[in-house]
Amino acid sequence: MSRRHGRERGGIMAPASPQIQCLESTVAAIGHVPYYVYGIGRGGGGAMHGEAEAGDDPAQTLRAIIDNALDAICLHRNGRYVLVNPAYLRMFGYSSAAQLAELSVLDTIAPDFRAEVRERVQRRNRREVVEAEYVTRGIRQDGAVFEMEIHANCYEMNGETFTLAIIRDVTKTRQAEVDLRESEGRMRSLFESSPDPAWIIEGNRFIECNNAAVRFLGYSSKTELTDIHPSKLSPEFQPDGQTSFAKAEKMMQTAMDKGIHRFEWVHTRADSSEFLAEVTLSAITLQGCPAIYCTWRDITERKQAEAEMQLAASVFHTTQEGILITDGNGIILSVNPAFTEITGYAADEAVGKTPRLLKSHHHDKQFYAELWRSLVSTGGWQGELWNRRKSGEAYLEWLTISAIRGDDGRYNRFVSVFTDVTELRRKDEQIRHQAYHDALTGLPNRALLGDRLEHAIEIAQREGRQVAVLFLDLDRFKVVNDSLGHQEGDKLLQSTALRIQDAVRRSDTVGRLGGDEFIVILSDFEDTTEVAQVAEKIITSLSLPHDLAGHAVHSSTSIGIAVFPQDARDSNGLLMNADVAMYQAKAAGRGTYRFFDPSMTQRAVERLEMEASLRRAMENGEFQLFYQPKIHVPTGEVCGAEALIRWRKPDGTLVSPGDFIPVAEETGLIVPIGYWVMEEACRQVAQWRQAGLPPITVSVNLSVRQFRDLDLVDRVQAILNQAGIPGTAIEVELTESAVMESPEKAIITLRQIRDLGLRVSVDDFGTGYSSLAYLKRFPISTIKIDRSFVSDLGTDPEDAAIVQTIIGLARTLKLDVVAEGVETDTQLAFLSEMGCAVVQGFYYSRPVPPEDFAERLAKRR
Ligand SMILES: Nc1nc2c(ncn2[C@@H]2O[C@@H]3COP(=O)(O)O[C@H]4[C@@H](O)[C@H](n5cnc6c(=O)[nH]c(N)nc65)O[C@@H]4COP(=O)(O)O[C@H]3[C@H]2O)c(=O)[nH]1
Repeated sequence: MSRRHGRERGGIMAPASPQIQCLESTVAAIGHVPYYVYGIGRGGGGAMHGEAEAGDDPAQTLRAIIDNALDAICLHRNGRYVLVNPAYLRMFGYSSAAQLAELSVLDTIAPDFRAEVRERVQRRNRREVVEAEYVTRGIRQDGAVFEMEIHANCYEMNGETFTLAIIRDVTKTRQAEVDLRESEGRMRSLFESSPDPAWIIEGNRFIECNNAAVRFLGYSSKTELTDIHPSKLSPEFQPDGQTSFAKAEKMMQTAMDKGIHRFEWVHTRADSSEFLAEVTLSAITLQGCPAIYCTWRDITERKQAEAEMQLAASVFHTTQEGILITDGNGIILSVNPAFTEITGYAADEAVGKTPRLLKSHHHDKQFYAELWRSLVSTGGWQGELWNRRKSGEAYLEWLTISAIRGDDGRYNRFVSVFTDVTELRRKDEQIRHQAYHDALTGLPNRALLGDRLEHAIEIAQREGRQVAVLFLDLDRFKVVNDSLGHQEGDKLLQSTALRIQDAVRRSDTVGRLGGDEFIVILSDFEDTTEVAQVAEKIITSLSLPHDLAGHAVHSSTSIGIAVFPQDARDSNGLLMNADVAMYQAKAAGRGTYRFFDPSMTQRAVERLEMEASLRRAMENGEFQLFYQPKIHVPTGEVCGAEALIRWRKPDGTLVSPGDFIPVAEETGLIVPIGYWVMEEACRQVAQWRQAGLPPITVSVNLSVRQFRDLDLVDRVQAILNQAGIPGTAIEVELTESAVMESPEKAIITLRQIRDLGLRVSVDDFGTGYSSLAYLKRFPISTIKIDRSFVSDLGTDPEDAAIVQTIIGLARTLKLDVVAEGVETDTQLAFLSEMGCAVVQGFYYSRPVPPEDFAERLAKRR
């Protein structure tokens, strides 16, 4: 508080101003007061310093007081100035007392308030009021209005009434009061409307509370709440008198000391339920007295959330599951210790990167695209994923990703929780493997064999193919087992398993039924001879000695074979019949195989023998070519020839191609044989040409297998070059079925062949299923009418019609036509009549050795 304020207050508050009294007595003593201080001159004009009479101490004292008074002082008689002090002149903005000479005190009152003040002055003059204290508005010389407090006293001097007014400018004080009131109002409304409960405590009494407190605690009114004993408001207060409030008092004291104090406190509602609140105590001053402003809020939910957060944090840190959290852009924000444990990446190595850090390349783009699609559309994804550890090792994880949306509705967090299931999966697979595999050899066991066989049968049925079951039984296994012991017996079985596997393709199934019985399932073969070959291969492989306990142990196996669909139509039937066949093999002397169908065994044996003989024939040059002339009927001249292979065995017997070409086809030997034929025919043609024989075209048969050979065109070219003859000297004969096997490919190959100059003839025309559409597109030059149609010409009108149609077709397509197998006059006559100009057949000549053919050709010359 300033000194000035204290004086003012003291002045205002004093019931009777001692200065006034002093002034009164002084004035009374000197008798002519107006002239000794600031006289308003009788003669007027200017401030006059009245002469203080020497040695008059009370007057001097009075003058000093009036001079220095901060309050404006004015003595007037019925409104006319008698005396004013400097503070008065300052207050009303006058520079000298003389300016007031002609004025009334009412001129210093704001116009709106003059009437009221005039009334007051008159009442004083009438002595109705002696002393008055009021607030009114003053007006300065410059017109500025201000609020002033006037303390007026009347005095009687020399029969006249004087008024001494002490005036104070209270504009600021009043404004401060107004401000204070407004501020108090605002504070109160803040207090009342605060959503947080609050109350004011003075001493240890709740003197005020707001509506929120009443509402929160469930009371009906403020008074009900403030009147209640504090022990009802918290279990922390005990209703045992002063001591129970010690804790609260301590809290309040702390707030007083520090200004503010925050702590948690259990509250009790009106219905006796309790809740935890966060209490804030603020030290305030209330009307000069220290008090506490107390607010609190229910923190039960916050506490629960904190507890949950704490729990979540501890789960995050302690769980065995790896956790990875990314932002909406997939940038890793945090990982837990289990993540590091599983992946090998420390948190600071992963944070800031993307989960691609772990990518294993086990999955294609489509997998990840599908994962994201599902994640974005459903907000989650779950499944197995291969990732890679920092060490580079791939691992399988069971992953759950949850997408979390932010306030804007967009995904702003992705939480991935995963477990390493690599080991688990390995064990699963191990268990599954054990369930379906033989523990000793690792081969499929009976159960899996059954499954595989049924599956193979299903496919074979659908595709019209065959399935062969080979039932193997080691010969004399018991002897080995008994003599060398079970351990060595086991080794023999393991070695047998490996050798069987080596003897078959990976796509074939090898299994062990138990004991010394093995099964092989074959489904990729064209002919049962191939099955016999596999059986042979296994028998050969198993006949090689096994190294057991330092001994070279010889073993052999017997194999029984049953084929779907001919031997049985289901897996059990096939296994049973293969078993039966196996006993036949054993009975036949062991170390051999038997088909369930004996004719198959016979055929297989013959085929295998034939194959061996053919190979030998190739090596020994036992093949030779015969030539059958093609005759131009109108002239009877030889116009071409067909080269036909013959096999002259070392014993001189001649084997016809019908007996060995099919085996050569099946075994693939037809390819080298075919090229030999081509070479030989070209060589022969070249020789005849050199010998000056008429140049004819020699046709050569091309087998299906050879037609498929990718080197065909190059090799034909090379052979022509080597023989030094033009392509036009050779014609290739292909069966309908060879070209129709893959028509589009055939068109390309045939075009390449034609581009070499060769003619192309379709053999056996009419026996297959040539598409006319293709026939038109094939670059062929000749159609050969099959012998089967020619043979019945003259007897079967249908064949005649067919032949007629083929000839007509050839004419339409502008192709040459050759009829083969012409044996009789009738056939020739028919063909001639129908317009077939070139024929081939026994009627003219059988296929003959080259020398005989050359002779015939020479005759033409
Ligand atoms: N009954 C009778 N038969 C006649 C008559 N005129 C010709 N033949 C026979 O009919 C067959 C014609 O040959 P193909 O239809 O190409 O039928 C050929 C051909 O498909 C195949 N072949 C022959 N040589 C070769 C060759 O070098 N390569 C290939 N891939 N197959 C060949 O063997 C099949 C049989 O050849 P071949 O035994 O030489 O039998 C020849 C021939 O001797 C006749 O008036 N009456």
